[in-house]
Amino acid sequence: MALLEVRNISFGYGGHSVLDNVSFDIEKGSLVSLLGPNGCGKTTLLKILLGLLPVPGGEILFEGRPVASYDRREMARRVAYVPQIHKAAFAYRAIDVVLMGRLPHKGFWSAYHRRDEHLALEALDKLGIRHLSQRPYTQISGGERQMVLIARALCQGAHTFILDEPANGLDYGNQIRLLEQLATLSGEGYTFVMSTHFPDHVLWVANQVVMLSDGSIIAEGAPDTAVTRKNLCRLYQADVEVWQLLENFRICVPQRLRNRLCSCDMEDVPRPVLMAGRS
Ligand SMILES: Nc1ncnc2c1ncn2[C@@H]1O[C@H](COP(=O)(O)OP(=O)(O)OP(=O)(O)O)[C@@H](O)[C@H]1O
Repeated sequence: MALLEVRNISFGYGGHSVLDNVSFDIEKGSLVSLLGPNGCGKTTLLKILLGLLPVPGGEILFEGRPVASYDRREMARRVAYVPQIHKAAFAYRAIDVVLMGRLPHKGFWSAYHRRDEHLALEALDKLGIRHLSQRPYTQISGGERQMVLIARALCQGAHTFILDEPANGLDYGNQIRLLEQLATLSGEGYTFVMSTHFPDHVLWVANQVVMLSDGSIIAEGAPDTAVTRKNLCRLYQADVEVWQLLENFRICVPQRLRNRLCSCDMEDVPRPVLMAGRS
């Protein structure tokens, strides 16, 4: 049995159809990326996975049970959600925001314990942001807030994470650290479903990709076979080759940019291996 089973989901806002008969499975320990252009329905699909939007037809099963049958607290102990945009009304310290991840484990009046604080600090350490712990959440940058929210998701103790464009707003180093952390945790059995605008990130760390265009899945499965020049062109109307640099390391190369550079002296640049027959 798959951890998450998405069966024939269609959804629209008012009369505007967004998702059309979407189906796929997610196994425990997978790192799944949703890839698709702006407005194709990634956030909508993530909210549906969480049971936040009711679907008229189809079914979402989490651990074999309909998502709609879980109450909020029960779901929050299993699944952590990091939304795309998060505004804070109060100047909580970053550590307090991370500690909020422990709320699904607490009774209404119970206070945080030392163990909760230990878990919060551990989450900040994992992401290399302990130095932010005492800073007011309203006074840190957007990327720093994003990291704090991911730390809160870790602190929540859930084993499944739904992340809406987690790398957005992160500097290059933090993007790499975040991807490393997600890959490590997925190797330990944690499951991640995240939307992204970076096909390279999918090639580097994901083991499953769902490519969405106009509300339908145009390709799904291992990034190795799904993230191809043809499919990237269908998604983005851009000509992007997929180059294999090392045994298992691929990158996207936008052709128009490459052509501009190739008119310069590029003799010293080693020629990578093109993905035979698939790029
Ligand atoms: N609350 C809403 N009411 C009406 N339409 C909405 C609502 N939320 C999203 N939409 C529309 O649904 C479509 C899908 O939006 P969604 O946010 O799921 O796309 P996305 O793939 O996450 O986009 P992006 O990559 O830009 O974040 C868009 O056309 C959007 O305008």
